[in-house]
Amino acid sequence: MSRHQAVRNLDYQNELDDYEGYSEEEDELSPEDRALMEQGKAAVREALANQASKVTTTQIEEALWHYYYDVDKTVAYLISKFIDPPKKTPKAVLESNAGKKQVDTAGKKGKKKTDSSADGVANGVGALKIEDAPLPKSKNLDVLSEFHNSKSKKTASFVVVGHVDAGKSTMMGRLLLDLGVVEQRTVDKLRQEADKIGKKSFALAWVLDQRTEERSRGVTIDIATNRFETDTTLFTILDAPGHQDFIPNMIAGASQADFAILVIDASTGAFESGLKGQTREHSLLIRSMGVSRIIVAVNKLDTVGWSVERFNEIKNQVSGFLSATGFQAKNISFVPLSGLHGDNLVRRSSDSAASWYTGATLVEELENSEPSARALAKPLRMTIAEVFRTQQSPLSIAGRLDAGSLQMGDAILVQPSGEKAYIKSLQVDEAPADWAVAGQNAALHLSNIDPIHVRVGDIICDPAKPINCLDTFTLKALAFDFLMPMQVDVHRGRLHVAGRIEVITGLLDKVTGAVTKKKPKIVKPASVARIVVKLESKVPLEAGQRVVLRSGGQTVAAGLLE
Ligand SMILES: Nc1nc2c(ncn2[C@@H]2O[C@H](COP(=O)(O)OP(=O)(O)OP(=O)(O)O)[C@@H](O)[C@H]2O)c(=O)[nH]1
Repeated sequence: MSRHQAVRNLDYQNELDDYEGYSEEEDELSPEDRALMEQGKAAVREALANQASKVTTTQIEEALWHYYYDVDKTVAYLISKFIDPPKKTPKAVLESNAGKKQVDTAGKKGKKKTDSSADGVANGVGALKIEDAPLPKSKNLDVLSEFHNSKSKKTASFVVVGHVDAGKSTMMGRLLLDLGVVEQRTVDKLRQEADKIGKKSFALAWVLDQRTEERSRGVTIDIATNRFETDTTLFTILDAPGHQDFIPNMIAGASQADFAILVIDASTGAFESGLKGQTREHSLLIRSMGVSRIIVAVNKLDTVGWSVERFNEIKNQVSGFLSATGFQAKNISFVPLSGLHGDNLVRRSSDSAASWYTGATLVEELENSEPSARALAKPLRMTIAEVFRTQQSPLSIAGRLDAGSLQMGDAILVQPSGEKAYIKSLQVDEAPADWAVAGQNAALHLSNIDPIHVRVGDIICDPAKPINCLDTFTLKALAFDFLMPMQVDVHRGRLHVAGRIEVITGLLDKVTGAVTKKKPKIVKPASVARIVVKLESKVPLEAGQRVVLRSGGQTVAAGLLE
């Protein structure tokens, strides 16, 4: 396993322990950074002339690190802090180290600053606390105004779901090919490779897989997704494997999606077995995760001679169960297509047998879909989807901002560890940026934090308005199966934690939410109940979040935290 892959998989502590690439030696600067540091130190000492003895080497190094070796900024900072400090000492500059944990400000992967604190105390100056440390490159932007004034395209994420082999990957591969994101020769090469192992028909599906592979080897900051843009919108495709074993991945994908494409295999017998399989569960799950807009791609119509009767039969049945699942008719669209041949995907089908369809193509339906409202003015919440290292930082994270905004230089809080960090730099949709807002996918390059405190599924928030960590919560849950006091796995996006339904406080009326029965012993499938769940550990959770409860590999309920 490459180092990069290993860091990307830092889901669990034991994996971190296994990660042999992470060692104290790595706290050392790279040779290039070391050279910059030495040059910077000499220049700073020269600039401070005979005042330099008032500042410790560690303080100079820390400041140089924070200002990216910018000597002028470093000198200005050192003068204001140590040589010509303000009369009133800011509360956080001096910190007695008597028994207190020192906060590392060197940005070198959280190396314990025993040397620097000793240094600081000897000089009567305590180590810098994060609140007071210089903000690297902070521009103090009014992010919401910047966002409203920006001419950037609308962004939207969608999850692709459906039964195994319904043709999800082939469809997305074809989409990327027809939109020019992937070149024809790449597909031709994949087709040759696929042919060698007798899987020629999977060439287009491999487009997605190959791209994911590439990402996991490189340093790209993606969240295991693919992107494409149309004239109006920048789209992110969230992959969702059809197989039952991967439902937790699907929950994670759906939790970041504005809308969903449900792929149905129209070929004889396949639609019917799909209905018995994952089609229903996926639809119920995505609706429970808050996705309200769904585009049904009735795929493989080439295999049934573009039969309009078959399309209508599927449309009627699927509309029925989607309505029963809670999707409003106005939010459901159907597109007859062939992912393999690219009919009605980006371009209209040229097959005369398909001429009965004059509606929108899949891409047109996507463009007509309005992304969910962004919680721009709410406190910052970003769920970490990936943890990795890049050239910019030994610790980078990626994910979608669920709420609020952030900018370069901000201090952030990671929950549940409660550790703070700085945003050294960031990228939005793979391009360097100064800020990011709710709904965007961002990669943040962090300093001042040890990777040990950061895991996939954790939440990034504003230290002034943190999300709390809970081990007990009340859920208004829709039961998919029988519920009673029992062990469950609680899934929220990429986070999952073991827990137990402790108490069922009442059955609720589905429409009004009024209690119809107090303390029932059991909840029947399709009923709504208020339940109290106790977790094995504290995790960041708050009212309004959606969670899914699973037991024995099956989804048993989903609901909203109260
Ligand atoms: N005839 C025909 N075959 C298709 C079409 N779309 C996909 N297929 C075939 O269906 C098979 C499965 O396609 P995939 O794209 O791998 O299906 P999937 O839904 O991504 O599968 P999982 O990821 O395993 O759930 C492949 O052999 C494809 O070539 C289509 O529109 N027409």
